[in-house]
Amino acid sequence: MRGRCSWVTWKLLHSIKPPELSRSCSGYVSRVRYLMRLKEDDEACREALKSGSFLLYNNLAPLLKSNNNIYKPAFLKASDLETILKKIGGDKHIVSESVLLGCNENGEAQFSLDVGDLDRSALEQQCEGVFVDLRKAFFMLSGPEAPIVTKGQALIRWHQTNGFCSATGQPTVRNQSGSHRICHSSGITYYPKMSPVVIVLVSDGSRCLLGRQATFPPGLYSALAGFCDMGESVEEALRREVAEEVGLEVETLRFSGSQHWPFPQSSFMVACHATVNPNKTQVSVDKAELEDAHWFTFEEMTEALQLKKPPRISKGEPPMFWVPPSFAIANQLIQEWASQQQLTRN
Ligand SMILES: NC(=O)c1ccc[n+]([C@@H]2O[C@H](COP(=O)([O-])OP(=O)(O)OC[C@H]3O[C@@H](n4cnc5c(N)ncnc54)[C@H](O)[C@@H]3O)[C@@H](O)[C@H]2O)c1
Ligand SMILES: [Mg+2]
Repeated sequence: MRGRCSWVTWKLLHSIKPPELSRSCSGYVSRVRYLMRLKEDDEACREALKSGSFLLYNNLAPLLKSNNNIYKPAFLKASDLETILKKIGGDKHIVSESVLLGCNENGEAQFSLDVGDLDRSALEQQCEGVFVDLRKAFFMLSGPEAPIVTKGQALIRWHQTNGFCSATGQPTVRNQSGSHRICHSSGITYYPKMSPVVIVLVSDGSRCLLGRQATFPPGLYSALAGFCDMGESVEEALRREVAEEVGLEVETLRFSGSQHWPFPQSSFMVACHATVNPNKTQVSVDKAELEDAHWFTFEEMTEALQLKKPPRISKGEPPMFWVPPSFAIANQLIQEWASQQQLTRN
Protein backbone atom coordinates (compact mmCIF):
# COMPACT_ATOMS: atom_id res chain seq x y z
CA MET A 1 0.00 0.00 0.00
CA ARG A 2 1.31 3.45 -0.89
CA GLY A 3 1.67 5.58 2.27
CA ARG A 4 0.97 9.32 2.41
CA CYS A 5 4.63 10.21 2.41
CA SER A 6 5.54 8.23 -0.69
CA TRP A 7 2.47 9.61 -2.51
CA VAL A 8 3.62 13.18 -1.81
CA THR A 9 7.11 12.25 -3.01
CA TRP A 10 5.65 10.69 -6.14
CA LYS A 11 3.63 13.83 -6.89
CA LEU A 12 6.70 15.98 -6.39
CA LEU A 13 8.81 13.86 -8.72
CA HIS A 14 6.27 13.95 -11.48
CA SER A 15 5.73 17.68 -11.35
CA ILE A 16 9.40 18.57 -11.63
CA LYS A 17 10.10 21.06 -14.36
CA PRO A 18 13.45 22.02 -15.86
CA PRO A 19 15.30 24.23 -13.35
CA GLU A 20 14.71 27.56 -15.04
CA LEU A 21 10.92 27.04 -14.78
CA SER A 22 10.94 26.05 -11.15
CA ARG A 23 11.32 29.27 -9.18
CA SER A 24 10.40 27.93 -5.74
CA CYS A 25 13.54 25.79 -5.38
CA SER A 26 17.05 27.05 -4.97
CA GLY A 27 19.15 26.62 -8.14
CA TYR A 28 20.98 23.65 -6.69
CA VAL A 29 17.90 21.79 -5.47
CA SER A 30 16.02 22.24 -8.73
CA ARG A 31 19.05 21.10 -10.76
CA VAL A 32 19.44 17.99 -8.63
CA ARG A 33 15.77 17.11 -8.94
CA TYR A 34 15.78 17.69 -12.67
CA LEU A 35 18.74 15.34 -12.98
CA MET A 36 17.04 12.78 -10.78
CA ARG A 37 14.15 12.76 -13.20
CA LEU A 38 16.34 12.57 -16.30
CA LYS A 39 18.19 9.59 -14.84
CA GLU A 40 15.09 7.45 -14.57
CA ASP A 41 12.64 8.85 -17.14
CA ASP A 42 13.72 7.78 -20.63
CA GLU A 43 11.28 10.09 -22.41
CA ALA A 44 12.40 13.17 -20.42
CA CYS A 45 16.02 12.27 -21.10
CA ARG A 46 15.40 11.89 -24.86
CA GLU A 47 13.83 15.35 -24.77
CA ALA A 48 16.84 16.77 -22.89
CA LEU A 49 19.18 15.34 -25.55
CA LYS A 50 17.65 17.80 -28.03
CA SER A 51 18.73 20.86 -26.04
CA GLY A 52 21.64 19.59 -23.95
CA SER A 53 25.37 20.06 -24.36
CA PHE A 54 27.85 17.32 -25.19
CA LEU A 55 31.40 16.55 -24.16
CA LEU A 56 33.01 14.34 -26.79
CA TYR A 57 35.67 11.68 -26.17
CA ASN A 58 37.77 9.82 -28.69
CA ASN A 59 38.65 6.39 -27.30
CA LEU A 60 38.26 7.88 -23.81
CA ALA A 61 40.36 11.01 -24.56
CA PRO A 62 38.26 14.14 -23.81
CA LEU A 63 37.93 17.02 -26.27
CA LEU A 64 39.49 20.23 -24.92
CA LYS A 65 39.42 23.71 -26.35
CA SER A 66 42.04 26.37 -25.77
CA ASN A 67 41.50 30.10 -25.40
CA ASN A 68 44.81 31.97 -24.94
CA ASN A 69 46.40 28.74 -23.71
CA ILE A 70 43.67 28.18 -21.11
CA TYR A 71 42.14 24.77 -21.76
CA LYS A 72 38.53 23.92 -21.01
CA PRO A 73 36.30 20.91 -21.76
CA ALA A 74 34.78 21.61 -25.20
CA PHE A 75 31.04 21.24 -24.59
CA LEU A 76 29.04 21.37 -27.86
CA LYS A 77 25.42 22.41 -28.17
CA ALA A 78 23.06 19.73 -29.56
CA SER A 79 22.46 21.73 -32.76
CA ASP A 80 26.22 22.28 -33.32
CA LEU A 81 26.91 18.60 -32.76
CA GLU A 82 24.28 17.68 -35.33
CA THR A 83 25.80 20.09 -37.88
CA ILE A 84 29.31 18.73 -37.27
CA LEU A 85 28.18 15.10 -37.56
CA LYS A 86 26.51 15.94 -40.86
CA LYS A 87 29.69 17.63 -42.17
CA ILE A 88 31.96 14.69 -41.37
CA GLY A 89 29.46 12.05 -42.49
CA GLY A 90 28.70 10.74 -38.98
CA ASP A 91 25.40 9.12 -38.07
CA LYS A 92 23.27 11.60 -36.08
CA HIS A 93 21.68 8.71 -34.18
CA ILE A 94 24.89 8.15 -32.19
CA VAL A 95 23.73 11.06 -30.04
CA SER A 96 21.32 8.68 -28.32
CA GLU A 97 24.37 6.71 -27.06
CA SER A 98 25.33 9.69 -24.89
CA VAL A 99 25.48 9.25 -21.15
CA LEU A 100 23.95 11.80 -18.78
CA LEU A 101 26.70 13.68 -16.96
CA GLY A 102 25.08 16.51 -15.06
CA CYS A 103 23.31 19.80 -15.36
CA ASN A 104 25.04 23.14 -15.81
CA GLU A 105 24.28 26.44 -14.04
CA ASN A 106 21.75 27.31 -16.77
CA GLY A 107 19.80 24.15 -16.13
CA GLU A 108 20.90 22.46 -19.38
CA ALA A 109 21.56 18.74 -19.27
CA GLN A 110 25.15 17.72 -20.03
CA PHE A 111 26.12 14.47 -21.71
CA SER A 112 29.31 12.59 -22.54
CA LEU A 113 29.68 10.72 -25.82
CA ASP A 114 32.54 8.62 -27.17
CA VAL A 115 32.98 9.19 -30.91
CA GLY A 116 35.95 6.85 -31.30
CA ASP A 117 34.54 5.43 -34.54
CA LEU A 118 34.57 8.81 -36.28
CA ASP A 119 37.48 10.58 -38.00
CA ARG A 120 39.47 12.08 -35.12
CA SER A 121 41.26 14.88 -36.97
CA ALA A 122 38.14 15.90 -38.92
CA LEU A 123 36.30 16.20 -35.62
CA GLU A 124 39.11 18.18 -34.01
CA GLN A 125 39.10 20.55 -36.96
CA GLN A 126 35.32 21.02 -36.93
CA CYS A 127 35.13 21.44 -33.17
CA GLU A 128 38.27 23.64 -33.02
CA GLY A 129 39.53 21.46 -30.21
CA VAL A 130 41.90 18.63 -29.46
CA PHE A 131 41.39 15.16 -27.95
CA VAL A 132 43.83 14.78 -25.06
CA ASP A 133 44.76 11.74 -23.00
CA LEU A 134 43.07 12.14 -19.60
CA ARG A 135 46.33 12.08 -17.58
CA LYS A 136 47.67 14.95 -19.71
CA ALA A 137 44.31 16.74 -19.64
CA PHE A 138 44.57 16.94 -15.84
CA PHE A 139 47.62 19.17 -16.14
CA MET A 140 45.87 21.41 -18.68
CA LEU A 141 42.54 21.94 -16.91
CA SER A 142 41.89 24.11 -13.89
CA GLY A 143 40.79 22.23 -10.74
CA PRO A 144 37.00 22.75 -10.85
CA GLU A 145 36.67 21.43 -14.41
CA ALA A 146 38.60 18.21 -14.01
CA PRO A 147 35.89 16.24 -12.11
CA ILE A 148 33.24 16.48 -14.84
CA VAL A 149 35.78 15.37 -17.46
CA THR A 150 36.81 12.34 -15.37
CA LYS A 151 33.19 11.51 -14.61
CA GLY A 152 32.37 11.50 -18.32
CA GLN A 153 35.26 9.18 -19.08
CA ALA A 154 34.44 6.87 -16.16
CA LEU A 155 30.81 6.50 -17.27
CA ILE A 156 31.73 5.80 -20.88
CA ARG A 157 34.31 3.23 -19.79
CA TRP A 158 31.81 1.56 -17.46
CA HIS A 159 29.30 1.14 -20.29
CA GLN A 160 31.99 -0.17 -22.63
CA THR A 161 32.98 -2.87 -20.13
CA ASN A 162 29.58 -3.89 -18.78
CA GLY A 163 27.80 -4.98 -21.94
CA PHE A 164 27.11 -8.49 -20.61
CA CYS A 165 25.50 -9.91 -17.49
CA SER A 166 28.02 -11.69 -15.27
CA ALA A 167 25.35 -14.22 -14.18
CA THR A 168 23.89 -15.21 -17.56
CA GLY A 169 26.37 -13.94 -20.16
CA GLN A 170 23.43 -12.27 -21.94
CA PRO A 171 23.71 -8.67 -23.24
CA THR A 172 22.72 -5.93 -20.79
CA VAL A 173 20.60 -3.01 -21.99
CA ARG A 174 21.09 0.55 -20.84
CA ASN A 175 18.39 3.07 -20.01
CA GLN A 176 18.42 6.38 -21.94
CA SER A 177 20.43 8.33 -19.38
CA GLY A 178 22.95 5.53 -18.92
CA SER A 179 22.43 5.54 -15.14
CA HIS A 180 22.10 1.74 -15.17
CA ARG A 181 22.05 -1.39 -17.35
CA ILE A 182 19.64 -4.31 -17.03
CA CYS A 183 19.91 -7.97 -17.98
CA HIS A 184 16.37 -8.89 -19.01
CA SER A 185 17.19 -12.56 -18.71
CA SER A 186 18.24 -12.51 -15.02
CA GLY A 187 16.50 -9.28 -14.02
CA ILE A 188 19.76 -7.96 -12.53
CA THR A 189 20.25 -4.18 -12.65
CA TYR A 190 23.87 -3.00 -12.85
CA TYR A 191 24.87 0.47 -11.66
CA PRO A 192 28.17 2.24 -12.42
CA LYS A 193 30.69 1.03 -9.85
CA MET A 194 33.58 2.58 -7.94
CA SER A 195 36.03 0.68 -5.73
CA PRO A 196 36.58 2.26 -2.29
CA VAL A 197 40.21 3.18 -1.62
CA VAL A 198 41.75 4.68 1.52
CA ILE A 199 44.54 7.20 1.11
CA VAL A 200 46.41 8.31 4.19
CA LEU A 201 49.10 10.81 5.07
CA VAL A 202 50.91 9.41 8.08
CA SER A 203 52.71 11.85 10.36
CA ASP A 204 54.96 11.38 13.41
CA GLY A 205 54.28 14.94 14.52
CA SER A 206 57.10 16.66 12.64
CA ARG A 207 57.62 14.54 9.50
CA CYS A 208 55.29 12.82 7.06
CA LEU A 209 55.57 9.46 5.37
CA LEU A 210 55.33 9.02 1.60
CA GLY A 211 55.89 6.00 -0.61
CA ARG A 212 56.39 5.19 -4.27
CA GLN A 213 55.49 2.22 -6.43
CA ALA A 214 57.97 1.02 -9.05
CA THR A 215 55.49 2.08 -11.75
CA PHE A 216 55.37 5.75 -10.61
CA PRO A 217 57.21 8.33 -12.77
CA PRO A 218 60.79 8.93 -11.50
CA GLY A 219 61.00 10.96 -8.28
CA LEU A 220 57.25 10.90 -7.53
CA TYR A 221 56.22 10.02 -3.96
CA SER A 222 52.62 9.95 -2.73
CA ALA A 223 50.52 9.28 0.35
CA LEU A 224 49.94 5.58 1.10
CA ALA A 225 46.84 4.15 -0.55
CA GLY A 226 45.03 0.85 -0.76
CA PHE A 227 41.77 -0.78 -1.82
CA CYS A 228 39.28 -1.61 0.95
CA ASP A 229 38.66 -5.31 1.40
CA MET A 230 35.10 -6.64 1.40
CA GLY A 231 33.49 -6.06 4.79
CA GLU A 232 36.07 -3.55 6.04
CA SER A 233 35.37 -0.09 7.41
CA VAL A 234 37.50 2.84 6.22
CA GLU A 235 39.23 2.86 9.61
CA GLU A 236 40.07 -0.86 9.39
CA ALA A 237 41.30 -0.61 5.81
CA LEU A 238 43.52 2.34 6.69
CA ARG A 239 45.12 0.62 9.72
CA ARG A 240 45.68 -2.55 7.66
CA GLU A 241 47.18 -0.76 4.63
CA VAL A 242 49.65 1.20 6.77
CA ALA A 243 50.65 -1.97 8.65
CA GLU A 244 50.98 -3.98 5.40
CA GLU A 245 52.88 -1.44 3.33
CA VAL A 246 55.24 0.16 5.89
CA GLY A 247 54.93 -1.96 9.06
CA LEU A 248 53.65 0.86 11.30
CA GLU A 249 50.71 1.01 13.66
CA VAL A 250 48.37 3.98 13.32
CA GLU A 251 47.33 5.66 16.60
CA THR A 252 44.87 8.33 15.46
CA LEU A 253 43.13 9.20 12.23
CA ARG A 254 41.15 12.16 10.94
CA PHE A 255 38.98 12.38 7.83
CA SER A 256 40.06 15.00 5.27
CA GLY A 257 37.98 14.59 2.12
CA SER A 258 37.14 12.33 -0.80
CA GLN A 259 37.55 12.16 -4.55
CA HIS A 260 36.51 10.08 -7.51
CA TRP A 261 39.67 8.77 -9.17
CA PRO A 262 39.38 7.40 -12.71
CA PHE A 263 42.66 5.41 -12.93
CA PRO A 264 42.91 2.54 -13.73
CA GLN A 265 39.17 1.85 -13.13
CA SER A 266 36.95 4.12 -11.05
CA SER A 267 37.93 4.35 -7.39
CA PHE A 268 36.32 6.30 -4.59
CA MET A 269 39.25 7.75 -2.64
CA VAL A 270 38.65 8.45 1.06
CA ALA A 271 41.47 10.65 2.33
CA CYS A 272 42.60 10.79 5.97
CA HIS A 273 45.42 12.06 8.15
CA ALA A 274 46.91 9.60 10.60
CA THR A 275 49.53 9.74 13.34
CA VAL A 276 51.92 7.15 14.70
CA ASN A 277 53.82 7.12 17.98
CA PRO A 278 56.90 9.37 17.42
CA ASN A 279 58.99 6.72 19.22
CA LYS A 280 57.88 3.96 16.83
CA THR A 281 58.69 5.27 13.38
CA GLN A 282 60.98 2.55 12.00
CA VAL A 283 59.64 1.83 8.51
CA SER A 284 59.71 -1.68 7.05
CA VAL A 285 58.64 -1.48 3.43
CA ASP A 286 56.69 -4.31 1.78
CA LYS A 287 58.72 -4.49 -1.43
CA ALA A 288 55.92 -6.35 -3.23
CA GLU A 289 53.77 -3.21 -2.92
CA LEU A 290 56.20 -0.31 -2.74
CA GLU A 291 59.62 0.39 -4.18
CA ASP A 292 60.40 2.80 -1.34
CA ALA A 293 58.80 4.71 1.54
CA HIS A 294 60.40 7.12 3.94
CA TRP A 295 59.89 10.12 6.20
CA PHE A 296 60.05 13.62 4.69
CA THR A 297 60.70 16.86 6.56
CA PHE A 298 58.56 19.99 6.45
CA GLU A 299 61.25 21.76 4.39
CA GLU A 300 61.35 18.95 1.79
CA MET A 301 57.56 18.97 1.53
CA THR A 302 57.35 22.75 1.18
CA GLU A 303 59.86 22.66 -1.66
CA ALA A 304 58.02 19.84 -3.43
CA LEU A 305 54.72 21.72 -3.16
CA GLN A 306 56.23 24.62 -5.13
CA LEU A 307 56.57 22.45 -8.25
CA LYS A 308 53.47 22.81 -10.38
CA LYS A 309 54.54 20.38 -13.12
CA PRO A 310 56.51 17.12 -13.12
CA PRO A 311 60.22 18.13 -13.08
CA ARG A 312 62.40 17.50 -16.14
CA ILE A 313 64.73 14.54 -15.81
CA SER A 314 68.39 15.41 -16.46
CA LYS A 315 70.64 12.61 -17.72
CA GLY A 316 72.90 11.16 -15.03
CA GLU A 317 71.22 13.18 -12.25
CA PRO A 318 69.09 11.48 -9.56
CA PRO A 319 65.39 12.24 -10.17
CA MET A 320 64.06 15.26 -8.33
CA PHE A 321 61.52 14.60 -5.55
CA TRP A 322 57.98 15.70 -6.41
CA VAL A 323 54.47 15.04 -5.12
CA PRO A 324 51.13 14.48 -6.91
CA PRO A 325 49.73 17.64 -8.52
CA SER A 326 46.78 19.63 -7.19
CA PHE A 327 44.07 17.57 -8.92
CA ALA A 328 45.02 14.50 -6.83
CA ILE A 329 43.64 14.29 -3.31
CA ALA A 330 47.11 13.24 -2.11
CA ASN A 331 48.13 16.84 -2.82
CA GLN A 332 45.30 18.16 -0.63
CA LEU A 333 46.50 15.96 2.26
CA ILE A 334 50.05 17.22 1.84
CA GLN A 335 48.93 20.87 1.66
CA GLU A 336 46.87 20.44 4.83
CA TRP A 337 49.75 18.78 6.65
CA ALA A 338 52.16 21.55 5.61
CA SER A 339 49.72 24.28 6.76
CA GLN A 340 49.29 22.53 10.11
CA GLN A 341 53.06 22.28 10.52
CA GLN A 342 53.43 25.94 9.61
CA LEU A 343 50.96 26.88 12.38
CA THR A 344 52.76 24.81 15.00
CA ARG A 345 56.09 26.35 14.00
CA ASN A 346 54.89 29.98 14.24
N1 LIG B 1 44.12 10.53 -6.19
C1 LIG B 1 45.25 10.34 -5.54
O1 LIG B 1 45.78 11.28 -4.95
C2 LIG B 1 45.89 8.96 -5.49
C3 LIG B 1 47.13 8.81 -4.85
C4 LIG B 1 47.66 7.52 -4.72
C5 LIG B 1 46.98 6.41 -5.24
N2 LIG B 1 45.80 6.61 -5.91
C6 LIG B 1 45.04 5.48 -6.46
O2 LIG B 1 44.68 4.60 -5.40
C7 LIG B 1 44.48 3.30 -5.92
C8 LIG B 1 44.93 2.27 -4.91
O3 LIG B 1 46.28 2.41 -4.57
P1 LIG B 1 47.28 1.16 -4.58
O4 LIG B 1 47.58 0.76 -5.98
O5 LIG B 1 48.42 1.53 -3.70
O6 LIG B 1 46.38 0.01 -3.91
P2 LIG B 1 46.83 -1.30 -3.06
O7 LIG B 1 47.89 -0.92 -2.08
O8 LIG B 1 45.58 -1.92 -2.53
O9 LIG B 1 47.54 -2.24 -4.10
C9 LIG B 1 46.98 -2.57 -5.36
C10 LIG B 1 46.72 -4.07 -5.44
O10 LIG B 1 45.58 -4.37 -4.66
C11 LIG B 1 44.86 -5.44 -5.25
N3 LIG B 1 43.44 -5.06 -5.29
C12 LIG B 1 42.54 -5.32 -4.30
N4 LIG B 1 41.32 -4.83 -4.59
C13 LIG B 1 41.43 -4.24 -5.79
C14 LIG B 1 40.49 -3.52 -6.63
N5 LIG B 1 39.22 -3.34 -6.28
N6 LIG B 1 40.96 -3.00 -7.80
C15 LIG B 1 42.24 -3.15 -8.16
N7 LIG B 1 43.16 -3.81 -7.41
C16 LIG B 1 42.77 -4.35 -6.23
C17 LIG B 1 45.53 -5.74 -6.60
O11 LIG B 1 46.32 -6.88 -6.42
C18 LIG B 1 46.40 -4.53 -6.85
O12 LIG B 1 47.58 -4.84 -7.54
C19 LIG B 1 45.23 3.25 -7.25
O13 LIG B 1 44.27 3.06 -8.27
C20 LIG B 1 45.88 4.63 -7.41
O14 LIG B 1 45.78 5.11 -8.73
C21 LIG B 1 45.24 7.87 -6.04
MG1 LIG C 1 49.11 0.79 -1.92
